[in-house]
Order: sequence, then structure tokens, then C-alpha cells
Amino acid sequence: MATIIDGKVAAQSVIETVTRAAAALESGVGVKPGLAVVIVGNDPASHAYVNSKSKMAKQCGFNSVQHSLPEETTQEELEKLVSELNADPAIHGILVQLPLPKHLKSEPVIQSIAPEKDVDGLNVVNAGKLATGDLASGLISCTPAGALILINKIHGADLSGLNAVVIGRSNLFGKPMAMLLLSSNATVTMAHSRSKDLPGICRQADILVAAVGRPHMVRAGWVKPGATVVDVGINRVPAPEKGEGKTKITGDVAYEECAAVAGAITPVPGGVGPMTIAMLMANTVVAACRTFGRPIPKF
Ligand SMILES: Nc1nc(=O)c2c([nH]1)NC[C@@H]1CN(c3ccc(C(=O)N[C@@H](CCC(=O)O)C(=O)O)cc3)C=[N+]21
Repeated sequence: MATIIDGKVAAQSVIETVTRAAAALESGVGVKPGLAVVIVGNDPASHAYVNSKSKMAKQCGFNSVQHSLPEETTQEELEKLVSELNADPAIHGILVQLPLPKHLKSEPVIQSIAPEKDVDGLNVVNAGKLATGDLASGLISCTPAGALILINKIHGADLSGLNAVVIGRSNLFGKPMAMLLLSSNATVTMAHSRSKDLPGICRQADILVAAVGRPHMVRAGWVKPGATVVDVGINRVPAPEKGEGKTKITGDVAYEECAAVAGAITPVPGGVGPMTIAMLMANTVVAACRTFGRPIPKF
């Protein structure tokens, strides 16, 4: 049976470091780390995530500001808010919750966030630093940063000689995850929906990271015996066992059968998800410490 990698425990330890660093900043310069979360529209799942981010920010001792904009917000209005937040000295981190409503273009909004406040790591400056091997001076996308910490719990920091396969190639996750694994000396394959023989590629992986967005797509036969399986999927599916009309979240990995083959596996919920929120707090406190030239905590 595989080792179950507990993301809640790992996230708690990140949160403790963040909370200590936030308190040190406040006692040193009298300023709390400020996180602004912007959400547009009425999607209930997005609002639930944003509320848990705001709650965690308060728990860490941050100045947490939430901007909930109506569905009919225009591109100009949204970009104006981002530019105000860019100029606001009380705000050190800005997150615009994705996806945006269909009439809005997310790319110009993301690129308009000041790189030093871009706690999602999506600005080309931060993505470029990661791609050129500068892991120290920018901000790294929260979910891959959190997934790497979970991988390091099993394999240590140096992944030399290990084959890593990332399924998924998004800017938010797949690309930065691949860059982090490469920087850790893994031999990295990026697979995706157009890859030939996905199961065969995955069976080569000592570290298999799934971010496909399809519930239980990764099956036991895709997993090399003893491999570490990291499930990044957050899929909301019906849960009739909880009552009529109820839902639950489930991963991209068929958990039970893959756990029987894997050496280690992250569950959903309780795996990568809690790490995402913890690393958002970590990025925010790092951004705030940099602003004041204070020591940067290590995660
Ligand atoms: N700009 C932007 N950045 C994001 O990082 C971003 C985003 N937009 N849009 C939506 C996705 C989704 N996301 C999650 C974060 C935490 C959990 C999480 O904590 N999940 C818990 C349980 C959650 C539950 O039970 O519903 C878990 O996996 O254990 C899930 C999903 C961040 N996202």
C-alpha cells in the first residue's frame, strides 16, 4: 500500500512559517502583508475558493481585501481595479480568480498585474524567471510550488536520475510544474491530450503528476510500480451517498486502484489543494518582505 502524502499537514507547516514571518514584518516595520483577491461573477465554486483564501489570509495575520465584481464588469473596469491595486502601498499580493466570465479576456488582465505583486506567478516576468532557472527573485505559481514541496517529502530536493511526467500543459500549472521539476534535475516529459500512448508515457514515470481536469482518468495500468503519484485534479462530481443533489470533489487519478500500485500518492481532497492556498500565503508574505527589504522566509 502506498504512502499517503498528507497535504493538510504539509500546508499547516507552511502556514506556521508564514504566520511567524507576517508577525516579524509587522513588529519590524508596522505593516501587515496585504493580499487582494479579485473575483468577477457569481460562480458558487469560485466564491467558495476565494472565501477560503480570504479566511486563511486573516488567519495568517494579513490585511485581506476581497473585491467581488458583478458578472457584467467590463474589461476596462477590471483593468482599472488592477492598476489601483498595483499602486496601493498596502497591497503586496494580487490574485485575480480564474476563470473570468466569458466576455472578459484574462491574459491582458494577468499581464497588467505588477510582477512583484503577482502572487499567482502568471506574469511573463515571473514565468520567464522560472523558465530561465531563476527560482529566487520572482514569484512561482502556487499549485506547482506546493506540489513540489509534497514531492520533496518523498524524494528530497534533488530529483537526479528520476523520470517525471506531467500530464497537462497550462500556464497556471503544467508548464511551471515542468520547469520546477527540471530545475530539481528530474528528466521531464510534458504529456497532454494530443500525446500518443499516454498510458505508456506515464508508465515510465517515477513521479507522475496529473493535471488533466478529467475525473479518474489516470488508471492503475498507467502507474509504474512504486511511483509517486501527485493528483492536481479538482473535479466536482455528484455524491448521491451524501444526499440528493450533493456534490464532492475528486481527483484526476483513480485513487484506490492507483494507490495499490504507487509507492506514494496524494489524496483529493487533502493533497495538493491545501498546499495551493498555503503557497498563496507564502508568496504574499515573500512579496511583502521584499518590499521592505526584510529577510525572506524559506519554504
Ligand atoms: N488565479 C487563480 N489562481 C488559483 O490558484 C486558482 C484560480 N485562479 N481559480 C480556481 C483554482 C482552484 N484552486 C484551488 C485551491 C485550493 C483548493 C483546495 O483547498 N481544495 C481542498 C478542498 C476543497 C473542497 O472541499 O471544495 C482540497 O483539495 O483538499 C482547491 C482549488 C485555486 N485556483
